[in-house]
Amino acid sequence: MLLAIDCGNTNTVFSIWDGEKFLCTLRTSTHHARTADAYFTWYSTLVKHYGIDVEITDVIISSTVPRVVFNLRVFTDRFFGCRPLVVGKPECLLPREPRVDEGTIVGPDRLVNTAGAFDRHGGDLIVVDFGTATTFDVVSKDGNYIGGVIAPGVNLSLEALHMAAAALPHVDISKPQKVVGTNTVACMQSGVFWGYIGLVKEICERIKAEREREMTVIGTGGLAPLFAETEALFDVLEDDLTMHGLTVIHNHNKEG
Ligand SMILES: Nc1ncnc2c1ncn2[C@@H]1O[C@H](COP(=O)(O)OP(=O)(O)OP(=O)(O)O)[C@@H](O)[C@H]1O
Ligand SMILES: CC(C)(CO)[C@@H](O)C(=O)NCCC(=O)O
Ligand SMILES: [K+]
Repeated sequence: MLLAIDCGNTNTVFSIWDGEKFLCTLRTSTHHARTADAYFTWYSTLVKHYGIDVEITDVIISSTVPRVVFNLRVFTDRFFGCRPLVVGKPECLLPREPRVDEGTIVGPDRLVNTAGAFDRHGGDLIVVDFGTATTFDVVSKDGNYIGGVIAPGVNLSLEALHMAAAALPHVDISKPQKVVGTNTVACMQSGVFWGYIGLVKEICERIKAEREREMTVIGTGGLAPLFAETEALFDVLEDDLTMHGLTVIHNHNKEG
């Protein structure tokens, strides 16, 4: 049984893959100081709660935070007796190599999204992932990651306003009824919500124009549905793209 771990700058997600489906998905905030024993306490409590009794034989990790990988390796070794595959390390093979400037270290989450999206949809894709940052991953006809766009994340943008301006409160994202806000919170939500609708549209249009072709736009990440409700920004919405990509890369390494 495979344990897939997606460690982002904000949240860490564990999912158990039985070869056909995910049995459960567990989420915790990312902390570089969390020890192997702390991971196990959290993990074993939740799998027990869900009534899952499986033997983990394989682990694959994608981490955008390099520091957490050490403790996740210890966790994997100590409690499952195996060595994890770590996306981005030389020993972890990718189905298609990224084509970027020499010396560029592409975020492993973007490599994983690319592999997952190409497996499901074929090539010429734009994957828009709403995490800590909002990333656009451009996938070639043949399935290579060929570059993209990194924009500040939705929650990060709201938080930045709050942090930098004394009179601006902490606000959660939601769809404003109107564009013209008549109170501070509504003004802030309008700026970020409608600003993001425009950002996604404009960037996707410009990518298609630059590449001189039609491309399939895939939306993923926690906030993708909120934007998709309002405007037809995406051709496809995926709620488990990163996890799917991890299973694709794991399979590729097993077969290879
Ligand atoms: N309607 C909503 N309003 C506010 N936040 C939401 C809403 N729906 C989902 N979310 C947030 O989306 C997040 C899940 O997003 P996702 O897992 O894609 O990225 P992340 O964990 O924030 O970032 P990263 O992967 O970079 O750590 C959760 O933290 C959740 O709080
Ligand atoms: C952009 C983030 C933070 C998105 O999670 C991550 O993919 C990352 O740290 N990337 C490294 C730089 C790059 O992908 O070009
Ligand atoms: K993510």
